Amino acid sequence: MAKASSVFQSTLIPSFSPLHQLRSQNFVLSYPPLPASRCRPGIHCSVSAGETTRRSVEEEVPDISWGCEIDSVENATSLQKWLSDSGLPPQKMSIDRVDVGERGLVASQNLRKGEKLLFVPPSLVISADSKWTDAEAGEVMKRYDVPDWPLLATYLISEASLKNSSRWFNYISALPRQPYSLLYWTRTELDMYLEASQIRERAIERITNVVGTYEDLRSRIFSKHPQLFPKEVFNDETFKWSFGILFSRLVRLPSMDGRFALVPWADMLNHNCEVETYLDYDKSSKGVVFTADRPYQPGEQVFISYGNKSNGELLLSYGFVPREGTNPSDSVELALSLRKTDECYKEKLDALKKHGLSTPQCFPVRITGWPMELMAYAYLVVSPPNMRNSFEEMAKAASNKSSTKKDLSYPEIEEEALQFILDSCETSISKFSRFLKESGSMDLDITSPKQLNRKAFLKQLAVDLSTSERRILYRAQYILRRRLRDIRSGELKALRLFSGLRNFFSLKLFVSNSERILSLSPLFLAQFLFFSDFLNTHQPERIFIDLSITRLILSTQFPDLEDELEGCDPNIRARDTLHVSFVVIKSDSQWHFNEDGVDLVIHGPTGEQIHDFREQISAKHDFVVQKKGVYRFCFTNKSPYHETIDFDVQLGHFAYYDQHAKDEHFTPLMEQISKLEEALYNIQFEQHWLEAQTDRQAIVNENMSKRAVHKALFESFALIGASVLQVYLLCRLFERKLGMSRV
Ligand SMILES: C[S@@+](CC[C@H](N)C(=O)[O-])C[C@H]1O[C@@H](n2cnc3c(N)ncnc32)[C@H](O)[C@@H]1O
Repeated sequence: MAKASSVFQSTLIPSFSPLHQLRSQNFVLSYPPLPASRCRPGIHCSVSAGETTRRSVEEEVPDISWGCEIDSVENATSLQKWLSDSGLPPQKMSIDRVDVGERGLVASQNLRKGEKLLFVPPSLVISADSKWTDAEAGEVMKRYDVPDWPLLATYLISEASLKNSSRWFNYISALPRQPYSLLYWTRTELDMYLEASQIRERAIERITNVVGTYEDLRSRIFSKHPQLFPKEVFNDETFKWSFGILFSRLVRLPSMDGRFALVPWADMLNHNCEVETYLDYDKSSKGVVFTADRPYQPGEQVFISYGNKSNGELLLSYGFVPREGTNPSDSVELALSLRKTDECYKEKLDALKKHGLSTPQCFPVRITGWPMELMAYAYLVVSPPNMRNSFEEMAKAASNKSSTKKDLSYPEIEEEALQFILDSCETSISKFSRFLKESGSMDLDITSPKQLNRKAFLKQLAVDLSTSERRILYRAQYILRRRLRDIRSGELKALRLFSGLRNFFSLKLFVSNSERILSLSPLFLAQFLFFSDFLNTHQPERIFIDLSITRLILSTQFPDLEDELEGCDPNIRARDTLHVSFVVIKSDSQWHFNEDGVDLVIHGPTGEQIHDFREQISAKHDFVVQKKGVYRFCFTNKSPYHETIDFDVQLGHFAYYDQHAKDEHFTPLMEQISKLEEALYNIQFEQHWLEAQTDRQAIVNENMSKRAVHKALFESFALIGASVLQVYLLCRLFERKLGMSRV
């Protein structure tokens, strides 16, 4: 069975317009395809919903007399008996109380992987074609050509109100009296508990649409046939119930021409994010089936998939949130907006509108990243006026309509776009954090134990959802920060030292024995900025600065670290490790090789001494940075010679999340990757240190060989000189002896 072939389609209620506008359309619209779903701040139905809608949304939860408590197994057992009598073949599963989903289907014998199960015949399925017990009401509805969803909702209410005269009495009696979904949350509860999540907007919109649909049916049909559709039975509360049932139980059957249907018995199956099997009509057995994607032992609960939905969508339609970290399809909607102060605001808004987008606009962010559409939107937001020719292209790419979306890249504004996404992410994180912090103390007036249970239950759902959504945002924040670091480090290699970036950085300093002691921070920074320009064009691996001073104090600020510690992310702990190394690689004098070394003292932000090296030629040290602020590296050269020092600083950043230990899928993997990355950077650091040592050795060797050559030359010259002197003296001796013998 194809993955997309059959899913519980119940989240797919449209942002529907009034009924009369929808007559000729298929009523069941899907959300715009991910990733670019709309934030719909407005109300889309044209009914005079003002007062009614508001009232309905704010009303307290109604009591519906149909159905049963969700954990009632008795009614479900009667349902099974009635279904068997009505033609449901013998089942290998039975209904029981279960840990996940309260009631569910449990294997009553061994089930094989690949085995087809259920076989619910079409006669036991409720669809838009089902026969109405109240035939006259059915006729009226068909005459008005009501689309499938409102038709089914009205059908369900009509059959429920007829109690045991309806053929579906046993089925309706086993349906939950109050389906868990956000339709059942009051406006106050939505505002209070889901304040931080975009799901709140979706829930309000959905409730508004349901009430709007009812109002539309009432004004167009029910008010004209009050004897068939009395207000006591057909009202906004009963519609909320029937839509709640549809949202949480309706399935789309692709092999039945994509028909939407309620499938009694099959709709007792609960959802599992790890299962990949869906309901569909099987033409050969002429029944609704699903294929077990794993073996089950007797007594084990059997699951299907309701589709690849995020935790928010599952809460919206089904009223539950999967355990943290267990939903690989989880995502969080991140809202991005144009800047009101943007001088091209209007042009950008027009470009967005042209492609069906707006401001704010929501995009799904997953634990694995964010869609290209989100990036395109961010490009549009940050693009300067001189890029106005690209606004159209960016808006198109953000709407998921661009065929060239893979090539969309604007390196000149990439950093700004990523920073913009990071800012939006952090704003959202802080909202979640605030809610989670306050959720312990928050509570509504509790007037009854029943209400107490409800409040505690809803709050727990909201906390679970907020935790899972914030977790994804944390991940995105982490990835964004890294990407920004990489970009910034690529642009200003020299400034890595100051921004605490981890990549290889090497600085050679000439330290002479001048008496002057300079306060170097501003000067040094100025020099760095000068060199950074140079680096942009030349990108050398090393910089040479002749500062000619005795003491060199490098003042470095770690803005990244500051972010981490000041951020409102209570789960991220700064575990930044500062790696420092230096090697005195060259002495000023060729004839003297200095073994004295230099001193390096490292001071923390409050002036405390972190480490000191005395008279060392080379050293390295790692320490965990505890405080934000300025760290000082103070070099002192006590020798009388000019020294060249290879100095290397890296800030290894590794952030992890408290809740990682609970994650079962992605996060531990990401954590391992981060650790691996950290280890690789450490290796790079070690490599650099070894390289510097090698440099030192090379220079020592070179100096030694130079000295040997000079010595050899000197000796040769001395030898030659001695020989010449010897020859000269011998000549003189012989000349003198010859003169004497002549005499
Ligand atoms: C199609 S019904 C499944 C049968 C349902 N348990 C019942 O007893 O009627 C969908 C509803 O089951 C519950 N449900 C399904 N899967 C669940 C899960 N994994 N965790 C918690 N509740 C679940 C939710 O209340 C959801 O609205």
